[in-house]
Order: sequence, then structure tokens, then C-alpha cells
Amino acid sequence: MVSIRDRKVRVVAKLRGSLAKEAESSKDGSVSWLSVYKPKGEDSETVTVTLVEQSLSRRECYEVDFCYEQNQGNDVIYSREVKPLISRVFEGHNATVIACGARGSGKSYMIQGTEEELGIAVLAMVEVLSVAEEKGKLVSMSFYEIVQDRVYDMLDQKRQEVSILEAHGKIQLKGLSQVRVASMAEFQKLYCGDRGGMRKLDQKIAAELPSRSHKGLIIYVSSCGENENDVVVGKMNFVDLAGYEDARRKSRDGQTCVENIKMINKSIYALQNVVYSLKANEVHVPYRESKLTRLLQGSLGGTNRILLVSCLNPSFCQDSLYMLSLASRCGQGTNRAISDSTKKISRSVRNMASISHKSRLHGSSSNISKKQAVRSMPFPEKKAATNSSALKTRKLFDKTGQLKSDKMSSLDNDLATEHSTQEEEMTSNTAKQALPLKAEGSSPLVLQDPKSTSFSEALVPNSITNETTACFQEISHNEDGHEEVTPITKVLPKDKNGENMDKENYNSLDNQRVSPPISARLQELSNNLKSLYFSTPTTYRDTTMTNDISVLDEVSLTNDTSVFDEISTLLEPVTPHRGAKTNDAQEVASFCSPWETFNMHNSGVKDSVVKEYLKFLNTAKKEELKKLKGIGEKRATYILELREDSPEPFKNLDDLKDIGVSAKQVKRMMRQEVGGIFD
Ligand SMILES: Nc1ncnc2c1ncn2[C@@H]1O[C@H](COP(=O)(O)OP(=O)(O)OP(=O)(O)O)[C@@H](O)[C@H]1O
Repeated sequence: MVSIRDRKVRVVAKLRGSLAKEAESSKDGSVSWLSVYKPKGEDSETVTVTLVEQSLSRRECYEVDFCYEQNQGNDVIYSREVKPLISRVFEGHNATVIACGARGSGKSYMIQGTEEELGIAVLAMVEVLSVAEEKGKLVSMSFYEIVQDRVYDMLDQKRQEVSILEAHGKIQLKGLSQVRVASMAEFQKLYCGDRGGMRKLDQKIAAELPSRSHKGLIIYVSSCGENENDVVVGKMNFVDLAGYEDARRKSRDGQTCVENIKMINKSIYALQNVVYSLKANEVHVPYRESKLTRLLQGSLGGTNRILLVSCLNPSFCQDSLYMLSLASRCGQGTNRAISDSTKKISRSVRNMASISHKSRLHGSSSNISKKQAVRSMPFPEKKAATNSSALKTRKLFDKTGQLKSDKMSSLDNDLATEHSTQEEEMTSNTAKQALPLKAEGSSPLVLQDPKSTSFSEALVPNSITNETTACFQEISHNEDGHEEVTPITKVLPKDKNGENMDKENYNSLDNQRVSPPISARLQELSNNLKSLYFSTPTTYRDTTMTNDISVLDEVSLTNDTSVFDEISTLLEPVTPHRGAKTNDAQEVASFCSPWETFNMHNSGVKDSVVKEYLKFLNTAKKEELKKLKGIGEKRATYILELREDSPEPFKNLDDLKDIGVSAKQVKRMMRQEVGGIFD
């Protein structure tokens, strides 16, 4: 089993210390809206953060690898979480520490710190410099800012924009300064301020650009290579994400800069999605969805490590909670957010889809004894080039997810899956959250895929009905970039062994959209064949099934094939198959597809009708001929005269011209006659 320290993605939470005014408003300055459950104290491998805001009539729980409380300073987070990563950097692996959270949740305080309390990046640099000296390595740094998805070099006087290039599979940051650092004083000067003449420039740029941005520090450990060029051994990234804010709420509040908020949120989701994908070992990791993920690409996958710290405000903050839910969800590559509502409300299917999908876990403490696992994930927002609905389907359940869901579905099903109105609002407000569906009594779904509009689906075994439900979700993005999900649920038919017959057809919605499932098409063909077969007079049926179909060739040799085509169309709107020349229908069937075989049979039936009609003209008595529509006394007499000259004057429909019947009349006659036969 992989030790938690060896996990490639680790997700922890950090409760920010209270500010003076916050301490005043609460009795003891402690956090009252969240409680943290650590089953094994400081050695817990998983802790549960529970929302305990009574007034909200709801309780939500989220699992993370650990939660640092208010009284635990940056030094504690550093020594437990960051320091172990540093030794790996010297061994050639990269590490990335990401601070996410709502505005004012203490991200910068944790990463950068203050004069009073050093941030984890600063503490890391102390260690890196020390080890580098020991090992004879070189240390350098880059410092960048991302504003409106553009990267700027913070160590450059002019704040040059950085281009992200990819060459030979490696990301190159063109225009990003990499400055050698030999001491903490140098580092502090570059990273923590007092950048001399730059201050004025900073103010000018700050006035021009939206104030909120992501900030990133890269610490490089290098060895001196040939020609004294530095060869990077490993690097450590510290990313201080801009605070998350609900763009819709801001726009309701009439605030400006909503576009900037959306852009920031978009890149937060993109990063969360990358972390999720890496954790879930997905083949495709959506690095290309933001500049930030592109920039970090070389430090995230493979043997590299990610530490995601979800910072939490001490006073109730919906945005903080949402960020925690996303962090929790991407922490295991499956969703681990747990929710427990105390208020039962009914809701529409659509609302069911828009809230977190829940199933029950066994709780280990009294106030969280009823937990419901939410297994959904955030998805990157990826606007299509046009607003057209570029629909895309992805299979959502990997093997692990399926197994897990099976297991979960065996847990109690009677737990209500209701949510408070506020929760609903929260989740509906949650941009970029992939929203799971719940089939009653089934385990939850994991969704995917990120497009302006997309479809997601999952197969959900239902422990009660023993059926498998195919759940599709139409995910579209509203103008705020929030996903809206429309659920479509289908119960898949089962064969006698209890296997879902059409499962494979539901695995890709493309099957649904491009063409019907194969089984449906075969069924349709089969029905057509049956109805054609049984509505055909026995003589024709026998002829078709047992005799040769050489008449096809005969007919195709006629001059006016359009006549035949039209007659055929009257019988059945299927193109006659004329390629095969065989007398053995079974043989044909053996090397033709069912569709081709059906076509041949179908054409054969039609040809037989024509053949029988001509045979009738060649053999019937005068009175019988006159029973045919379009043949009166004169024509019947003429037909008999022709038969005296030739034993078989009518070999094909064209020969009907000999009795003064035009092509048009032939068509009409056949319509009348054939119609009569099939009536
Ligand atoms: N552990 C702490 N103890 C005391 N005060 C703190 C702590 N963490 C943060 N603060 C204070 O909280 C305020 C917000 O912190 P900070 O600026 O780090 O938040 P942020 O999440 O980076 O905000 P933004 O999203 O706006 O960038 C600051 O005044 C900071 O000094």
C-alpha cells in the first residue's frame, strides 16, 4: 500500500487564524462553522471537515488528508508537508505546492508569510539553500504573476510577458527570468518585496490591471553542467492562487470585474482538473486549459508531487466551502466530499443532478455518523470555438470507480439524499463542478468532460432492482461559466443471464447520436424483413427464399431501369442490390452482412412480384388477363396474339411496350397490381 507521504497528490486544509475583529465577533476567536474530526489525532491519514452552521439547516462533510487548525502555524505545515518534498527535489523530482481558497482565506500568509511568521515557501528556501550548499548544488528562482490568463515576469523591471512554448515535449517559459540565489537575503529581496525601483512600476501596473492574480514562485536546484551551464536537477513550485469568488453572486451584487473573476475561476478549475486527472491516473490530463496548468505541466505528472492546501476562513464563507469541496474531490481522483443534510426536501430530477450525488459511508463519530460520499469532480471549462454545441461523450466509470460504486451501493439505501435549499443553491452556484446523477438505490456517478456543452454518462449498477442504469448528463455552461446538467437516465435491458444487453451501446453516447445502437438497427431490420416476408404471398415468399434471384440480372439489363427502380420503390424504399450473382441465398447470407442479405431478400421479393406478373401475362387466359387493371378486351386479345408468335413474349417490363403500354402506364399498372397483392 502506498504510504500517504508517497502519494503523488496530497490534499490538506488549513484554517486561517482569526483576525482581531473576527476574534471579537466570536466568543473565543475559534472557528464555529466547521468542525474537524481526526480519527487518529495528528497521525490521522484522513480527516473530516464538517460544516456545522446550525442556521443553514444542513451539514456537509469533506474528507481531506489532513486539516491544520488555527493554532498550527506555517512552520507546522512546512515541516509536515513541504520539507519531505525538498529531499525529493534534490533527487530529481519536482514538487508543486498550491494554495487555494476563497478571498482572504490566508493563502498568501501561508505561502509567502510575513515578517512575524515566515511562509512555507520562505522556509523551504532556507532548507533548499542549506542542502544545496551541502551537496554543491546551485539554487535559482523565478517569480511570476498570472493576470487574465497572461503570465508576467515579476523579476523583470518591465514585467515582461512570458510565453509558454513546448519544444520536444518540454515546456519552455520564454521571457521568464531565472535568477541565481545564494542567500536568504537575496531571496527575500526578490520574493518578499523591497524590489527597489520596481515599486513605482508595480503601482502603475496595479492601477492598470485587475488587482487579483495568481502568483507563482519556482525554486530551481541545479548542478553545474558543461560550459558552466546550469542543469536543473529538480524544481519546486509554490502557487498562491487568486481567491475564489462566486462570479454570479458578484454580478448580482452589481460588482464590476466579473469577467476577471470568471477568468480566475476558470484557471482555478483547470488546475483542479489537472490535479484530479493526475490523481485518477487519467490518460488525458487537461494541461492545455489554462496558462497556469501549461506553465506547471513539467512539474505535475510522473514522479512529481503535488500538495494542494485548501485555505479556510474562520468565519462562514460559502466560497471557502466550495473550494474545500473541490479540493476534497480531486484528492483521491474520486470524490470524497461527504454531505449529510438534516432537511428533507423533494426536488426535480434536474435538481437532483445539480446537487452532489450522495451515498452513505459509515461514520466514526457521533455528529458525522451519517455521511454521504459525494463522488463528482470538477471539470475544466473549455469554451468551444463557437457557441455551437460541440457534443462530446466520455465514458465515466473506470474500473476502480465501478467497483467502488458497487461497494457503495450495497450500503444502506434508505438514507435520504436530500439537501437544503442553501446547499442546492451552493452547488448550483458551483462553477465547473461536474455534477453527478443518482439513480435511486444506486451508487453515484463520476462524470467527465469539459466542453462548452458536453455529455457525460455512467453505468450505475442498482443493487435493488439488479438493473444497470445508464445515466447521461447533458452538461452545458451557462454564461457565468457554471455548468448546468440535464440528466437522462435509461434502464438497460438484460439478457437471460442478467447481463445488460445494450451496455456496450450506451458506453458511448456517440452511438446514440450518430446512429442508433446496433441492436436497435438489427431489430429494425429484422422487423422490416419479417413484415415484408409475412405480407408477401406464399408463392412469392417461396420463390424468394428458395429459388434463384437471377431475375435481378434480367431486370438490370432492361433499357429503362428507372422504371424498375420506381416500381421497386413503390414496393419498398430500399435500393435493390444488384451486385451479387448467386443462386444460393444461404451462401449469400454466409458471406454478406445481415444488411446485404436482407437487401437481397427484399429485392428478391420485389423481383418475384414482377416475375409473377410477367408470367401471368405469358400464361393467363383472356378472361383472367382482363381482371388485371389496365387490360381490357383489346389488350387481352393482343396479348394472346403475341403469345401465338412467341411462347414467352413478356420477358421483362419493357416488353409491355409491345402491347401499347407506356412506361408511365407500366408504373401505374404495377402500382395498382402490386398494391392489390400486398393489400
Ligand atoms: N494564520 C493567520 N493568522 C493571523 N492572521 C492571518 C493568518 N492568515 C492570514 N491572516 C490574515 O488574514 C488576512 C488575509 O490573508 P491573506 O492575504 O493571506 O489571504 P489570501 O487568501 O491570500 O487573500 P486573497 O485571496 O485576497 O489573496 C491578512 O490580513 C492576513 O494577515
